[in-house]
Amino acid sequence: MIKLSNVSYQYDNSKTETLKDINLELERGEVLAIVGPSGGGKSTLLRVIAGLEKPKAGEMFLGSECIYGNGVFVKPEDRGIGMLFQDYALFPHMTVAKNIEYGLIGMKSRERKKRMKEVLELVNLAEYERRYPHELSGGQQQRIALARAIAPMPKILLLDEPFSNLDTFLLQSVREELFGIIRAIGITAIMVTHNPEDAKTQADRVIQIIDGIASESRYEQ
Ligand SMILES: Nc1ncnc2c1ncn2[C@@H]1O[C@H](COP(=O)(O)OP(=O)(O)OP(=O)(O)O)[C@@H](O)[C@H]1O
Repeated sequence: MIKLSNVSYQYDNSKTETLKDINLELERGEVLAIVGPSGGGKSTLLRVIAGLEKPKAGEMFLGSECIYGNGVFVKPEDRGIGMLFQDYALFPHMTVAKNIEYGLIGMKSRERKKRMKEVLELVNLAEYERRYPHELSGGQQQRIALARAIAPMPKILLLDEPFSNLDTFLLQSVREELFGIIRAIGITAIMVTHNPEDAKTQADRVIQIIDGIASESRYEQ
């Protein structure tokens, strides 16, 4: 579903490469967790896959389409990638329905509403479409953000530990819920998580990134 070959990345103001020769391959429906110490390059890798940063070298394929390499660079909005990042919060002035429909601008109004209702069912919040984000719990907001990310039917979903604003108790249940929904819809997903133990139990595969180098995780309890 997604393949990265020898992808390297360097920030303009950095003296060294932040990502070094990353090779990664995921099957359709596979869930990958990325763990590793702070500053290792986890978020940067997601940003590179999303197209928010341009690699220095390498090739990237999404399905059979080349999204980077050999002179090709597909723009983020044309990649068919869903994102659930810490800084991609819900729009506070829009209802749940409007937040979800925001990403479905290309659709006809009736189809858009249908899809909005469909994804709300998926995250078990069907009766919340008229609420505003501040009228929801932290966990419910995350489920709505997930609904918004999957509404346009992306080929792959990227999650950058989108739980930083949740307390520890909520964190565990929301994480489990999100993994549950991802499994139920069978979407291919890559998730950065700070909990290696959780990654091990929920994901099909875990890799770690340390100093920009990716390897299969050897984390043991
Ligand atoms: N915009 C930027 N410009 C320059 N350097 C950056 C930029 N963003 C991140 N970095 C640097 O790149 C390295 C990797 O950062 P990244 O955010 O990818 O790490 P991370 O593994 O996701 O860390 P954390 O677990 O703390 O979120 C760090 O040394 C960081 O300081």
